[in-house]
Amino acid sequence: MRPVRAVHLGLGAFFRAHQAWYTDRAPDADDWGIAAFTGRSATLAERLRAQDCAYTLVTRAPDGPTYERIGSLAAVHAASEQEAWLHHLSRPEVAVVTITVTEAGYGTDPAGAPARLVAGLAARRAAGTGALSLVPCDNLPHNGEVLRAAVRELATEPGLASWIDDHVDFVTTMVDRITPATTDADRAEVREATGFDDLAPVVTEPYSEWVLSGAFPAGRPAWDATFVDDVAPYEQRKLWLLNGAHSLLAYAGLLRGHETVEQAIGDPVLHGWVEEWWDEASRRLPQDPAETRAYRAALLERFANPAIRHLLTQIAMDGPQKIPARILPSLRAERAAGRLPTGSTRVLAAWAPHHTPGPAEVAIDRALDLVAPDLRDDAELRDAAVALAAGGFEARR
Ligand SMILES: NC(=O)c1ccc[n+]([C@@H]2O[C@H](COP(=O)([O-])OP(=O)(O)OC[C@H]3O[C@@H](n4cnc5c(N)ncnc54)[C@H](O)[C@@H]3O)[C@@H](O)[C@H]2O)c1
Ligand SMILES: O=P(O)(O)OC[C@@H](O)[C@@H](O)[C@H](O)[C@H](O)CO
Repeated sequence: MRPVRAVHLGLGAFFRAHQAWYTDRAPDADDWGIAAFTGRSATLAERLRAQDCAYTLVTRAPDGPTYERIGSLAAVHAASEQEAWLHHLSRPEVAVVTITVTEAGYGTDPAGAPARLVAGLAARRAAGTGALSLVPCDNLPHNGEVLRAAVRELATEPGLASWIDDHVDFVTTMVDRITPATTDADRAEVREATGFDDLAPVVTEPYSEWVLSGAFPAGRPAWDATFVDDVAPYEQRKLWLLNGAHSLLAYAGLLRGHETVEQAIGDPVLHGWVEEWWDEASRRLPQDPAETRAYRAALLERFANPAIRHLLTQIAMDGPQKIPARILPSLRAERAAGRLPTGSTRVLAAWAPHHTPGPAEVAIDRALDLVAPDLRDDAELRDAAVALAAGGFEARR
């Protein structure tokens, strides 16, 4: 087993397709084992432990899959294994903690990631151990700063907040690799193709991107990623164009009777709405327009990958956490410029009845109260959203 020098919180599908894969293919991979903790349920830890932490990554290109055995996990633990958590975070060899706990996992409740990190950091300080980098890898804008604020708020033990200021490096990241939840059919395919009866394979697409901004005072694996001073331009492009379109396809696609991203983007009406949303969001992107056009074309190919079965119901979860990052910056900017933006209003109108079934007026008012109370008195916007919600998503024939 490789020595544990990294810890992960939120052992799920995406971590295994992304950060664990980057670590496994780094030139110094043999020096960097990961101790991974689940966020809640123990199932994945039990399954991986039964197979010495190794698992299969299936990369599905439109012309066929490849199978890789990933060996970067050195230990796996359930969320409940608090002693192991405190032990790993206290060790001087441990230099980085990556985190994937969904957008909803950054709250300051006792079960959230920040509370667990604070407990670990207090143990690290008590052990006299030094610097550490925390690397949030969830689809949240300014994820490093969001994590820093939550951790500092919870660090009430005397002296801990200033120790954190001196020793903890909060890294901001943009992460990208479409990774649906693993199914029984995926497990059967891996067994058939590799002869390994893998209890925990994971399926992903060929495309992968990781952009990070951090100091890494205690070191890090030699990840083949992009290191920059400012992640914001990458983050905006990805959250607005990829994730924003995903949300539109999820909510409007479900209303139109589709099940997967591939089916939804194949619906010409939905494709048109995605382009309309992209035209609107692209106006505020800092990239060169030709670069944005190429990014959009690549996204269309990724969404249409027939080998990736990405369920719209999975993307539709946690709307109140996702809509503000993906859609509202564009909606607010357009309203401030005096325009009524159909692209972003349509996403709001598609999400509202998903969250609050019933009359369109009630759904839209509730949606605005929840994610954009500042726009609640914008009658023109409200009326437009109500009209779209009431009549704009007729079912497929
Ligand atoms: N799957 C993708 O395509 C993808 C791509 C880019 C980024 N991401 C990011 O990764 C996140 C996880 O995706 P996944 O595919 O691994 O999902 P997953 O369901 O396989 O794993 C989620 C992990 O987060 C934990 N978790 C969930 N809610 C939590 C909470 N409130 N507190 C603590 N832990 C919690 C779960 O226990 C689990 O370990 C996404 O929400 C997103 O922010 C995913
Ligand atoms: O993972 P979530 O739940 O934040 O969002 C669902 C998808 O939009 C997302 O997972 C994308 O597939 C991913 O962000 C691609 O990199």
